[in-house]
Amino acid sequence: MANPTLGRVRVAVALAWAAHPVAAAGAAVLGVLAGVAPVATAWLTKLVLDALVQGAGFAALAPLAGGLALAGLAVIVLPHVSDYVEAQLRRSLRLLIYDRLFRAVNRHPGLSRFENPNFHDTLRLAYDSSHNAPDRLVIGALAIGQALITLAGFAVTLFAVNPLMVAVILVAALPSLRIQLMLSRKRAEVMWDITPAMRRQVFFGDLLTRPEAAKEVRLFGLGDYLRTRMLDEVRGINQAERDVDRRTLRSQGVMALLGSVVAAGGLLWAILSAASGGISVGDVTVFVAAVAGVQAALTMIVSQWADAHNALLMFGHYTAVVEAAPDLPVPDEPLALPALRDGIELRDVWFRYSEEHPWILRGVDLFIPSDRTVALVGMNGAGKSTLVKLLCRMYDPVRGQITWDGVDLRDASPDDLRGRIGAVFQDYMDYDLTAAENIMLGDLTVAGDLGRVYDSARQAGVHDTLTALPRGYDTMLSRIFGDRDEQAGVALSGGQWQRLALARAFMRQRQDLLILDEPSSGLDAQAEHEVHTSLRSYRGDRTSVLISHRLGTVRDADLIVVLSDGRIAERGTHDELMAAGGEYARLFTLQASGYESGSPDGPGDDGPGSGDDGLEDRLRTTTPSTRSAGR
Ligand SMILES: Nc1ncnc2c1ncn2[C@@H]1O[C@H](COP(=O)(O)OP(=O)(O)OP(=O)(O)O)[C@@H](O)[C@H]1O
Repeated sequence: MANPTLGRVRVAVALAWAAHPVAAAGAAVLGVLAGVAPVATAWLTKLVLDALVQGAGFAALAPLAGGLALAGLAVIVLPHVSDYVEAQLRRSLRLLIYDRLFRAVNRHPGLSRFENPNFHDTLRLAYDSSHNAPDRLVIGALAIGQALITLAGFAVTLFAVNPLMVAVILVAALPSLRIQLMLSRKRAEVMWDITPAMRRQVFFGDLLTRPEAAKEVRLFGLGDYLRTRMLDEVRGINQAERDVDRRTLRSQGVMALLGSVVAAGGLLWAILSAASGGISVGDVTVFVAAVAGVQAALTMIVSQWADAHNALLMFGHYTAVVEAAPDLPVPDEPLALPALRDGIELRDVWFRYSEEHPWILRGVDLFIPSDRTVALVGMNGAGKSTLVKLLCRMYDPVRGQITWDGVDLRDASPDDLRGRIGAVFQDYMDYDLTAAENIMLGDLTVAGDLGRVYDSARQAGVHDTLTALPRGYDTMLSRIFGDRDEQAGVALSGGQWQRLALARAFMRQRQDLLILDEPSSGLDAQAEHEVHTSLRSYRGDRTSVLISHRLGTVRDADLIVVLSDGRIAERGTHDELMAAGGEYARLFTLQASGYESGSPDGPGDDGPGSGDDGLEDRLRTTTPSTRSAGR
């Protein structure tokens, strides 16, 4: 079996090479030079001193002094050049890694990964570690290479003076390596453990600053509560980090003590040997430099090794994201999805979000004929939005199948399928972009076609609103971003945002299936009427699936399907369902009576006269004009 550590090293080195070959090669060469320079300095110092003691002349000393000056220059200049080249490499790596990471994220055609906390933890660590893990690894490897060269040079020097000392220093360094590796593993584990807390900390911090949340935070007085929750998370994170830091301090203290004892012993031996004439004064200087050099090189190797080891463990999260299989199986040779001619069929479809969750759809059989409108109605949580998510193949049914003119959606490419669908979801997005961009996103293949953008906005009844904005369609629709040279962006109302979402869906003019999940829930009565008239003409003879709790807006659908408890409880046209006198008829009558009677009791489930009589009395006596105006 392939070694995962080696595999990650290969991936990281290949990434560095792909990101910036010149900077990667330059960093390697500079690393070698920086490794050689201190050894050369020490040797040249010894040679100069010995030559001086032996009374050598200018001709012998000049090249040595020149070499020493050059080596000294290299020791001073090389780190700065290395810093520059490594920063260059790091920037190129960051760009490449983000590109690969987010390409990998985009490769998941479904939603399940994005609803999985483990995926978010991995993604967060992949994101954080990809900032620095590969360059920590590559630069760590270079630093180790450089230190190994220094080590080898000094070890040879030291060996010439005192072979035993080499053995003592090397053996003393072994426990340090082991402890550092153990600490790096511990640090990686702690990072994984505290990631959920870090995400929650960001979440609470966001709530305290996001304009969408600011209203409720102020109204309910949540500021201190959220701040305390955020600080609790930070305290937990600090505690975990402090524990590792303490362990590190204890272990490194012991190791540093051991190193000092070894160095002091060596120094004592060198002084005594020189005093008794066993070694020269030059030998003493080179010995002292070599002991310090070997110890520094070993410390560098051990700490860089541990850091690279930790970077490798963290980099595992990046490789996990980049190498993850798509969350839904995508066929190698997908079947073509032709323009819808016959219809979409759900055959005995069962679905639950995971094995721990309850069944949401329990054996749904439904045919959505082409060129017809099917309305889905039912109580909150009945499974209507889930069903449309399956139609878009955001998930696969756990049992049963969904076919498009006989082709199982699993055998088609999700991109093909979505290219044939236009949708407005209940939880549509508000993008902090310009008004034009908010609409263009509906069909990027015609992104430059402003005429299409204006037409879509007209159909959604939002064109006049957008042209009246300070910069028309170029106005930034955001409360947190603005143009550099102007004030903050403009905020739209909820209903205006909803019309914008509709305009986005209208950008796709040739789609075969139109899905509208509560498309007018945020609109005023007049706007709702206009939008539904516009939708009716837009739907024309398109295949549409319409979800709405306002049953008046679905009564002209070709087929109305009532979902209840994950099953289809009733189906038929409005007239058929009303005649059947079932759940649909009950809900429709309830809503209609609420509008007709003008009575506050009308829409309530418990019928007339129910509820808090005292409250009713108070409302009647204190706000009569508001209530009648509200009808
Ligand atoms: N991502 C999810 N993970 C787990 N459960 C979910 C998820 N999304 C929805 N559910 C659950 O599935 C059930 C059906 O939800 P769904 O949104 O499909 O209902 P709905 O009929 O559209 O309701 P509403 O009328 O309120 O919009 C609910 O009980 C909900 O809690």
